[in-house]
Amino acid sequence: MILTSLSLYLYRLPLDRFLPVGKQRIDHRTGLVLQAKATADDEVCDTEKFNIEVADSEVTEGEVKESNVEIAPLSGFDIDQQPLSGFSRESLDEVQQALTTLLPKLQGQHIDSLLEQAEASPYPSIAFGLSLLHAKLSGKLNALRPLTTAVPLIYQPIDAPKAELMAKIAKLDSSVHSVKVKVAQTSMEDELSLIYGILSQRPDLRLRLDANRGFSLEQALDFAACLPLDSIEYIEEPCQQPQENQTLYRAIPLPYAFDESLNDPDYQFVRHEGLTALVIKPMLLGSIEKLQRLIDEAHSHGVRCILSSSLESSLGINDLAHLAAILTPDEIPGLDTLAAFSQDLIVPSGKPQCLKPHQLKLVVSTQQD
Ligand SMILES: O=C(O)CCC(=O)c1ccccc1C(=O)O
Ligand SMILES: [Mg+2]
Repeated sequence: MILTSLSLYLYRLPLDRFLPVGKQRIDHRTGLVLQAKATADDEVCDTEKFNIEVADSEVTEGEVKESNVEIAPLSGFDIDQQPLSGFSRESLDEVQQALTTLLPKLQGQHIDSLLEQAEASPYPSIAFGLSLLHAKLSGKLNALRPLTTAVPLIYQPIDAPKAELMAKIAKLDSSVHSVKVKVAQTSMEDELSLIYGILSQRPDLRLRLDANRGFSLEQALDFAACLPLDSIEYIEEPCQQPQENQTLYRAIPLPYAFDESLNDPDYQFVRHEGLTALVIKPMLLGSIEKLQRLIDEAHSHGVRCILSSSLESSLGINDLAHLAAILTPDEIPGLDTLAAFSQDLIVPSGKPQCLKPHQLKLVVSTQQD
C-alpha cells in the first residue's frame, strides 16, 4: 500500500477532574492526531494521474484506507505550572516539528516506510505512533477483539470527596478481580485505611498498588509491614531508589513491578529478585516491534507484562485495548483513565461529544487541494 495523504491535527481536551501523573496532577491533555490515507500499490497511479480525490462513494470498499493514530507524549505542565517529570522526555512541540518535517517525505511512499521511520525516530511517541499507523493501515490491529475490560484505577482525588472512592468500589462489577490503587500520595494511615476499606467491601479483590517511587526504603518497609500481603498482586515502583526494591522484597515478600524504570532510555531487561511485572506504557517506550521484544524477553523470565495508558484520549485508549489483545492476551490492561476526559476524540466511548478531525486544529497536510 502507498501513502497518498498524511495530515496532522492538534487536540486539546480539558479534563472534568484532575488526573494523576505520578505525584503531579493535570487538568487537560494535549496531543496530536496523525491521519493517513493509503491505496493498494496498483491503484495509486490512476488517482494521481487524474489528480482526483476519491470520494468514498466512488470506490469499491477497501480501495482507499484511512487510519488515525494519536501521538501524545506525556510531557507539558501540571496544575501548578510545574513541568511533568518522569514520563516522556520529548515535548509536544518537538514531536510536532519532527512530524511536520517527516510527513512530506512519507507522501507517496510504501506504508513500510512508516516502520523504517519509526525505528529511526529518537522520540518514543513518534516511533509508537508510526508503527501503530502501519499496523492499522495493514489491518493487523482489527484481527482480534479488543480487551474490553480494564483494571479500575482508584486514587484519592484532591478535587472530589473521598466517599466517591468507596462508591466506585461498591459499583464494581463482580467480574472485576483486580483494581489499581495509588499509594505514597497522602498519609500512610489514610492509604492503609483505604486499602482495608476496599477489601472489607470486596474481600475477593486483588490490589495492584502504585507508589510511583514515592517511598524511602524505611517508609516502604513500614507500609509493606502493614499490608494484607495475600491481597496484593504487586506494588509498582515502591522505592525512590529503584535498587532498594530488592532490599524491600528480601525483608517483606511483596512482589513489585517496574513502570518509571522502563522510561530510562538505557533500560535493558534484567531479572531482579521480586520483580513480578512490567507496566508497559507504549507511548513512552517506542515502536510495537520494540514493545514485542521487551515483552518476549520479560515473559521468557516469567515476568508479567501489563499494557497501560499514558492518559491518551479515547482514540489512543481504543487502540491500546486492541494492541493488548495481541501483545498481552492473558493480562487485563491498565486503561481506566478516560473517565476524567470531558470529550471523546474520533472514537466514541460514550461521552456526550466526540470530536472529529475537522474540529481540530490542522497543523500540516500533504494533500494538495
Ligand atoms: O496503569 C494504569 O492502570 C493506568 C495508568 C496510570 O496509572 C498512569 C498513567 C499515566 C502516568 C502514570 C501512570 C502510573 O502508572 O502511575
Ligand atoms: Mg505506575
